[in-house]
Amino acid sequence: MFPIRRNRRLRTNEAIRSLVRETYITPNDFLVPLFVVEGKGVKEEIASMPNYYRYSLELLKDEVKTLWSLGLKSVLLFVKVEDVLKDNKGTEAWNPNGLMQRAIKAVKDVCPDMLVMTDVALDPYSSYGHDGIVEGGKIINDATVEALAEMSLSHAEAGANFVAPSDMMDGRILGIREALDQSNFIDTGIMSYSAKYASAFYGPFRDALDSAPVDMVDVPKDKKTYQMDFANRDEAIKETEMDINEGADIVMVKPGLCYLDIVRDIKNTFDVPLAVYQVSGEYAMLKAAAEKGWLDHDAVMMEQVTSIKRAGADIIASYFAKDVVKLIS
Ligand SMILES: NCc1[nH]cc(CCC(=O)O)c1CC(=O)O
Ligand SMILES: [Mg+2]
Repeated sequence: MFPIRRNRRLRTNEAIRSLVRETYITPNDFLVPLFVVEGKGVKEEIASMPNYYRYSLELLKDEVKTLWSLGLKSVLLFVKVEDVLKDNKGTEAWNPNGLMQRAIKAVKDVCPDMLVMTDVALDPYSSYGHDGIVEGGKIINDATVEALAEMSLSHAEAGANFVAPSDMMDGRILGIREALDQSNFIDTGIMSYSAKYASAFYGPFRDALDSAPVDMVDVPKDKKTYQMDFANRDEAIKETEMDINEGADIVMVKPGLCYLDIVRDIKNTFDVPLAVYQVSGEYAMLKAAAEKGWLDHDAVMMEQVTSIKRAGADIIASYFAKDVVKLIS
């Protein structure tokens, strides 16, 4: 007996495959992370992130123009802060003339329609490399939330469209929403890193910003008291639900590839746009394997970003955004 149903008919050639394909990648899917550094004419490659750079403000403007011309319309800004400006409370984070505040204006200056999202967390500003204030060997939640609200307000004042708290303190979405609303920034959105895991895939990012926790007595060695345990799945639902109730406009799962079960859970449970962050270690892994000739860079890259979207991502924050868009255009 031969089979009546032959699924292979739908895979006969590229025309029929593209006709029945369920998931397409377009430039609209992407949020582009950008690293900003002080200085003039600086474009420095990040050692553990080949072909990814830190830009000083003038060159950041050029990069933003390039992104816009490729159809990439949203950026997520991170700044590398000079050591002398770091302290335990991260006070530089709400300096109205700080690097982030100038970077927001620089992007808007050259490309007013570019959607600007900003990272909100203390780690790039913290002398201890933590996302919160350190006291007696602990990360202090509520005082940190106040600092994050101040920081968010400062980003909104500089012209950010969305703030993106990546710190995982409890209650910070509510604290930030109230601070924004009280100052009449009712249209400034919040993209919450709602299910962010304590992951070893963030290493290259911490190189990029020189933001890793420092090795000192009375300073926690890792971020496990605020970022989630990677063994947990149900907890992601709880975290996400709370952030939505506190006012998050967009929620996020981070990292990407190892967490696609979480992505699908969240997608099936909530009706809020879902972002997924394909993080620095995921980028570095593929770059390294491709450099060795062990993996086909472009093929694996497309498989990865398509998998993230197939799993349920509405938005993909990815260092591959530009490479992908060049490849598919
Ligand atoms: N608040 C810090 C922050 N915001 C985004 C990332 C990681 C992004 C990446 O690895 O690409 C991190 C690192 C961390 O939590 O230590
Ligand atoms: Mg939370």
